[in-house]
Amino acid sequence: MEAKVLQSLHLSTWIGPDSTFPTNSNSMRLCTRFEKKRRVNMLKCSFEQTIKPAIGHRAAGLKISCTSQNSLASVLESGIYTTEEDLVLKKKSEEIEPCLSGRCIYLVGMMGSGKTTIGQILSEVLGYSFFDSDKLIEQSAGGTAVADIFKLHGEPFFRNNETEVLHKLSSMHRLVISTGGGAVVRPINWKYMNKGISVFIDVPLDALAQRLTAVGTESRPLLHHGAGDPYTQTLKRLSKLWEERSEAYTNAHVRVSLERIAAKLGHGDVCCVNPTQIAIEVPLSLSLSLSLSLSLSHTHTHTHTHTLVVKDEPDTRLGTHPNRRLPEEINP
Ligand SMILES: Nc1ncnc2c1ncn2[C@@H]1O[C@H](COP(=O)(O)OP(=O)(O)OP(=O)(O)O)[C@@H](O)[C@H]1O
Ligand SMILES: O=C(O)C1=C[C@@H](O)[C@@H](O)[C@H](O)C1
Repeated sequence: MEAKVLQSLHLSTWIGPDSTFPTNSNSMRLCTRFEKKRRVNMLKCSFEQTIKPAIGHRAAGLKISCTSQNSLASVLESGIYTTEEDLVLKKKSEEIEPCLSGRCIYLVGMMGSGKTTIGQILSEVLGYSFFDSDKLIEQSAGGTAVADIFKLHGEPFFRNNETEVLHKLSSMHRLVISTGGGAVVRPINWKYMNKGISVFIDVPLDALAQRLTAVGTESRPLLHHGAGDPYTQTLKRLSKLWEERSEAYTNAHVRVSLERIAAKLGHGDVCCVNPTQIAIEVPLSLSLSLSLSLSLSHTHTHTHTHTLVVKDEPDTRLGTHPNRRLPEEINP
């Protein structure tokens, strides 16, 4: 039941019972407590919600039904399983969606940065389809897992397949694509990804190492290791990869930094930032890029459309800028 409720609330598995949903000044505070009463063998659910008015959005209601073997089902509150953050995400996504003109969104970032998790959330609110390029490579290899592809055929074979998958996706529209962590290193891949809009999910290495150690590194061949403390080994390997790739990630059109989101929300630790809060930052960053673009070009001309244009080739001149200004307008 707990898992079902958490799933309905989009809180997912990293928020356990007796935990408080990470909050910020704009969001609803939600505490869940599941207490097993042995004598009557029932689950007691208690939900506390504190609406902070700063954002000016209405609170979403909650409907929590608790059932157990010997007890009556009880409805504590009624409404829809939606948090205020979901509503903000929906609103921001709806605002930016027309400006995307159907262009795909490519999420890039290190292994474990949450591309798949955030991509699924984003695709849903944008009304886009979601693809994970690693999964597509596995399918094209007859269902062979990434780790086995590396083992059987080597990394170059995997990279060629990755490029082929990105090539195919580049002619499609209305997709959110979670790319492999290493997709950024081949310039040809940028040629394909730049048909759409790329978003770099920037997560500190120690947070990545924590996440990946928690889930295990077996499915990630570049991290898989033998002896030694798993966290230390993972961090070491991630650091090496980061050294090789960090510059390539800055080719992305926009960067979504977990450290920046955590600071904005008043969290000392990036681990408190949940995937919805990160997903919200994607349309926000895109609209910021767009409005920057508009205000800059307003100084040159007065005829504007709101169509985002992205360049076909990676533009390394802006490579180190955290919020690279690529979305541009077309003058009719
Ligand atoms: N904001 C978050 N806070 C805590 N854990 C998270 C967060 N986002 C994702 N995770 C967890 O981190 C792990 C990796 O997430 P995910 O698979 O989405 O990353 P990825 O970037 O697609 O990884 P890869 O490139 O290796 O496939 C998962 O176990 C996921 O549940
Ligand atoms: O960072 C990388 O190079 C990789 C990341 C994964 O998504 C897979 O694409 C593969 O394990 C390689």
